[in-house]
Amino acid sequence: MADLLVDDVSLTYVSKKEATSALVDISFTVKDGEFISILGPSGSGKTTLLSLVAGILSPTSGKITLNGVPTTSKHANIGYMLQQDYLFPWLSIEANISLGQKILGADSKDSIEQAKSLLEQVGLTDKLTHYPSQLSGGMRQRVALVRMLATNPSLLLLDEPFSALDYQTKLKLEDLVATILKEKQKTAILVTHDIGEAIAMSDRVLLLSARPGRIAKIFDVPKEIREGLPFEARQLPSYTELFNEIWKELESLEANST
Ligand SMILES: Nc1ncnc2c1ncn2[C@@H]1O[C@H](COP(=O)(O)OP(=O)(O)OP(=O)(O)O)[C@@H](O)[C@H]1O
Repeated sequence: MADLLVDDVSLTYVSKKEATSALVDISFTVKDGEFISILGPSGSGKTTLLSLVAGILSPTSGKITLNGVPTTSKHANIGYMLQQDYLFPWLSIEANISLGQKILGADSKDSIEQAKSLLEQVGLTDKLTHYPSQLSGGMRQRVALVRMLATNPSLLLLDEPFSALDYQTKLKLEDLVATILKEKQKTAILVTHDIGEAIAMSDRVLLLSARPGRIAKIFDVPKEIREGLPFEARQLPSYTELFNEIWKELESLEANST
């Protein structure tokens, strides 16, 4: 179960020299099983927002709760996947995954079985004894996905997890992630610069304005896109329509900020 509430949140970074207002008056909810994406011009506060939801940062004002518990609490069960995989190079793939489980106390017999079945699903069972340097970028991100899911988090935060991959690998991994998350009915937030990826993977797309980031608009993704896999979604007329709508909106946000 995962119901996320972001209520009137603002964040100002304060250093000895200056104060930088990064986000202002952000409010939205993510319902259990929903997938939302966050788009916005560079510097609009996308990563800051994800760090706030992860509980790594505390809001300057406002509150963020997951199932009624502040996300800064150690009881909030949140998984993070980043552009870089941050696998430990000196540990085998199997050890990388089980270490994450051990740290979070998710190393019961059931959880270990679940991790094995996930590795099978992402086609990596023959790589268990390999080291990260022996794997391609796409394979490493698949390991990072398994490592995140193996701790059974209720909310998944994805910060540009596909952006360092070549285009074909990225499209394949988008389909794989979408399939697994749908099957497991996971709740997720994706930060991306890719409008197409945001549309193809999400139920809703949240657009931030230029810094300080405010919610400029929230787009509902049409049903026919949500029902299929991301690759197929990119062929639909409603995908192209929404892509153009978001593109224009982003252009006007960027133009207003310069
Ligand atoms: N630790 C920090 N201290 C001061 N300012 C910061 C800090 N981290 C981020 N900022 C500023 O806050 C604003 C939002 O940054 P953030 O990285 O969240 O934006 P973003 O939308 O993720 O950017 P990008 O699309 O370029 O990755 C930017 O102006 C950035 O320079």
